[in-house]
Amino acid sequence: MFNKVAFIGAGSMAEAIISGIITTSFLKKEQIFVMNKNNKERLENLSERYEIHCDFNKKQLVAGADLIILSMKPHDAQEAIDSMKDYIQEDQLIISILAGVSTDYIAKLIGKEIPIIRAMPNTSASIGLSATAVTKGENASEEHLQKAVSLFNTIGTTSIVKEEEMHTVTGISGSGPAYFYYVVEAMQKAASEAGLDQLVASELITQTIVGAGEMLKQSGETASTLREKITSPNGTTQAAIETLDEYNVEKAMMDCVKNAKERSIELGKLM
Ligand SMILES: NC(=O)C1=CN([C@@H]2O[C@H](COP(=O)(O)OP(=O)(O)OC[C@H]3O[C@@H](n4cnc5c(N)ncnc54)[C@H](OP(=O)(O)O)[C@@H]3O)[C@@H](O)[C@H]2O)C=CC1
Ligand SMILES: O=C(O)[C@@H]1CCC=N1
Repeated sequence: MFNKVAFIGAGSMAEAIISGIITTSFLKKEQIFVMNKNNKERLENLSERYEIHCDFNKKQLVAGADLIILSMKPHDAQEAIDSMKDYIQEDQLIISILAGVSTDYIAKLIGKEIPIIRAMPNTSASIGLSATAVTKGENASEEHLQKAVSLFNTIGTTSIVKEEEMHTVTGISGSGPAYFYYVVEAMQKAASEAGLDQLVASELITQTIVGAGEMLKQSGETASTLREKITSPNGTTQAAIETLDEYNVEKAMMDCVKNAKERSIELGKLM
């Protein structure tokens, strides 16, 4: 499907995707090329660990790549694209994972009628469990979209959405893993305060969150039903949920997603 894939940006998200696509054998190591801005040590480290090609020569990196994955921070995109747009051809496919940034804006930066897929994966890509959403820009075809779906399916699930929904998606699943880690951190603190052994607490909390996720996936029941099944009248869960309600955690979570979405919109405008 792809002969050569060039990552522009070699940070945590690029690594998560690289690790996912290598683990699932979607691409061979020698088909993957990566560059960053100037962190040579990071590139050497990636090259050693994944046996992929790392290259600071932009012309060489982009030449012959049928897929270019933009994986720098949104505020670095303009400079990065400016420095290599002359080497990018219209028959290459661009996938951008940049939060907030529209396909139209990237096409404008490149200055060509080039197919662009916008994607929002998350860091669980590194273990094949990303929840990724994709959308196609003006010059991308259904075939381009399906190619992107195939790629992202190797690192988890892939949903197709409208481009205007990408900001909300970012607030839900792009940033989403962090919300659960935040809850886990708080539970670990509570366990520690109560004197529970840290390792035991970690094991219990991790398995609890994995089990709850699998229940949502496998049981066919809604989150509300699953929660109600745990909540015995006047029991421990009722006491716990009443505390969450007192703190209006539902509103906090809704505002959390809303603010992530707003920030995604801002990131697109800051460019
Ligand atoms: N982290 C996440 O959970 C998710 C992130 N995203 C999106 O993915 C993108 C990358 O995020 P993340 O991996 O966290 O970021 P990182 O900061 O970890 O990595 C950014 C990378 O971009 C490189 N870079 C910066 N400027 C240039 C340039 N001019 N040319 C080439 N490479 C450049 C950096 O190189 P150097 O180190 O040399 O400066 C670095 O390798 C962002 O746009 C983000 O919105 C999307 C979904 C989830
Ligand atoms: O925090 C961020 O901006 C990126 C986008 C989605 C997850 N992390």
